[in-house]
Amino acid sequence: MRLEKFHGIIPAFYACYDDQGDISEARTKDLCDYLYEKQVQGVYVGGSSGECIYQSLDERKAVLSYVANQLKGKMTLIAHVGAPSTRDSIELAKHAAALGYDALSAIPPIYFKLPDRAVYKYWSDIIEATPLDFIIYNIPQTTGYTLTPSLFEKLLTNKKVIGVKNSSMPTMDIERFKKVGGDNVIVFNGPDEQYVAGRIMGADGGIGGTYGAMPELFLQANVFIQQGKFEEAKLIQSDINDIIIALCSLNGSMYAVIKEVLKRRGVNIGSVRGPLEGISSEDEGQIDNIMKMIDQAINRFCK
Ligand SMILES: CC(=O)N[C@@H]([C@@H](O)[C@H](O)[C@H](O)CO)[C@@H](O)CC(=O)C(=O)O
Repeated sequence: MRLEKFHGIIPAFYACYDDQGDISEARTKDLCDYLYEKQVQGVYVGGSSGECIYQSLDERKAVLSYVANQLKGKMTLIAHVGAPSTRDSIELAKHAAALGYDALSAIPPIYFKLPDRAVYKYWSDIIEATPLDFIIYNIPQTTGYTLTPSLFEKLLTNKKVIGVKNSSMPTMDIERFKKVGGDNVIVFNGPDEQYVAGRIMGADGGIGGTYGAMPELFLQANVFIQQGKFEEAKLIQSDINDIIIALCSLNGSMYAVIKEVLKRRGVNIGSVRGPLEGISSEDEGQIDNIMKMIDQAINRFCK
């Protein structure tokens, strides 16, 4: 029951900038309202999709505050607090706890390659800093660090550790983490391209960077899985994958393209921060096609 609020579709929240590239409170609220209206289960704030790696500590704290002010009590709120130093991560964790977030999460330490014991200590120090539940974030393709089932098992001896957001590509990793954790632990599917496969291999829910561009499709995929309609789930995943491939195939970074899609869906949250690349003039026409793909898939599966 305690973990029920983490099941379902949890979009990774995007960085919302004004036209000068500064964090925008008004646009952050607009994105909150859009996701609330779509009836997603919760939001994962300040992770990869939140461009946390390109923001100052004060900016990250502001984003956590703006989202909590708008959505606290309306959906599940998870704060990603991973930062280059333990000290900054703890500061973010305490800030999120004071705002009433439901859980914390953090990537492993980045830049220096540290041994397992240092990674374990980093996560443990954050966990000890607040009373909040904690979700490990495993994303080897960006951090260079791979969580092993044995370290996960060790972390789970701390009752505040409630699960793992697994963004590694093998769905077998989901099966392994679920096997170690069992029913009292929540495993999130990370790669949106295999949301359906991840759920079938044992993921309880999903946190994803493309959910915000097409929440209707992921919500419907979740319904198909709950209903045991695996053929339909496979078909909707295939349409989702066509869209993700298109989102990643333009000059602009995937997040810049998603933000343009959102603008056309009525939510302007600005562009991305360098070194991520914004969209080019050539991208504009392609984005019309992506909009068509999203609309067609919604019409096909969600009506
Ligand atoms: C490597 C990576 O960025 N993975 C994404 C995916 O959602 C990814 O954007 C999607 O599968 C498209 O490739 C998420 O797992 C990350 C995420 O949820 C976040 O922290 O924003």
